[in-house]
Amino acid sequence: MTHQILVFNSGSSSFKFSLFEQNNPEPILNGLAEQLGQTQASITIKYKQSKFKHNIANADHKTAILFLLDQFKKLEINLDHIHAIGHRVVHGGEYFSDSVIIDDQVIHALENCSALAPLHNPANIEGIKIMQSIFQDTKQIAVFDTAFHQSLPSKAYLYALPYQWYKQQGVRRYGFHGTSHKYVAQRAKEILNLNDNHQIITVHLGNGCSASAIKDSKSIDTTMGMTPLEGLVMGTRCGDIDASILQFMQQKMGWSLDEITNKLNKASGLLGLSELSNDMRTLVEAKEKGHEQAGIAIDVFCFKLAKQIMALATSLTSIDALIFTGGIGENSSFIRSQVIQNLTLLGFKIDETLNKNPDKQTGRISSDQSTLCMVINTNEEWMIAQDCTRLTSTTL
Ligand SMILES: Nc1ncnc2c1ncn2[C@@H]1O[C@H](COP(=O)(O)OP(=O)(O)O)[C@@H](O)[C@H]1O
Ligand SMILES: CC(=O)OP(=O)(O)O
Ligand SMILES: [Mg+2]
Repeated sequence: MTHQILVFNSGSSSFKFSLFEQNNPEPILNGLAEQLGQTQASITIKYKQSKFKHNIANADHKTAILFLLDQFKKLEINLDHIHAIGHRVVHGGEYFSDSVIIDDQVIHALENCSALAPLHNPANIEGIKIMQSIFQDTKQIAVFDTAFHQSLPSKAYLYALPYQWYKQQGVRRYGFHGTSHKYVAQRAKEILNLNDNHQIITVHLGNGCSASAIKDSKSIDTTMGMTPLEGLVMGTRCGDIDASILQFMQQKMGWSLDEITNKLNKASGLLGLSELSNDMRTLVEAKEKGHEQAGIAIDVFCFKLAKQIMALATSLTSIDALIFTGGIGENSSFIRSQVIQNLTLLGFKIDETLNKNPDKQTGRISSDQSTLCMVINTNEEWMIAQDCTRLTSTTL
């Protein structure tokens, strides 16, 4: 019997899915359900060069999953071949430094971490519970965004706050997107044939954005913090700000802390600055047409990113490669160019021809004299599938 792995990334109003044959990084099928709970709810499935989009008006997560499984059957995918289900879980706190087979104790620990990632963990847990109710005898595995960053030294993960906040409440930097940072760093090591002492900076720019300093295959510093709000400017999240702004706006506007936190997470970043969109593609197009605030949002995004890359270099003695990944990092030559222009002090110089068309073998976009800069497509789903194989291999 063939062994297949279903990878599931459940968000608050959407989920992404990929179905893999064990040991084959090309998914059999993948796709996305979005705008769940709304009349525009839809599910898009990519299968064998074809793309199907179905309207599933008002469907919630469970209805959408059942609809998806029904489509699997129509495509003659045998659900009995699904041997494991891997879930992306954003926050594993200090409980998990590796992926884990899910049981009641694990769910309990995840629930304890929900307050630390309120936008992500409750949705991840809901996805797990729905899958458990449908696939009762199938092993489910949690793969954590935070796990890869558990190697951070205390000087990088501690905030300069009363120490008991860390000891008693777990207030510290955890870091996120670890599966992506780990994947692209591993790929760079393979592509460049680096020895174990390599030093890399990885930059993941999707809806959420974060960057990491990696030494000897271990994360040693990263920009996201206790929650995925800290660090870089993102689609709707502010990244680093002065903590006093919260009290100031509370007093000025009479907003509650909940309201302010919501605005920092959902109404800030590129969207807040541009007052146009959280989507980088839209902003780049608008800037080209002379939209001033789109231009300002992009400038702030690129300047702060370059500044944070400089800060991450503090942990390293040299840089083998700087890697761009995620939807923006992989696709926007314009943003890459803006960022690298601010990094001449670290020896970076872009090759604009390569930047538009990265080297096929290596993904290089920097000039010959430059510190190496590459584009590597991330594949968090395949990392999750591989962890499923590793954790369930004794039962094959
Ligand atoms: N060609 C492009 N130019 C600029 N931005 C792009 C381009 N293609 C995708 N993006 C941006 O990538 C972001 C989404 O990244 P992605 O990694 O898919 O997100 P997620 O975090 O949801 O996985 C969006 O801001 C989108 O506009
Ligand atoms: C942790 C995080 O920010 O994830 P995403 O980019 O998927 O929102
Ligand atoms: Mg992503």
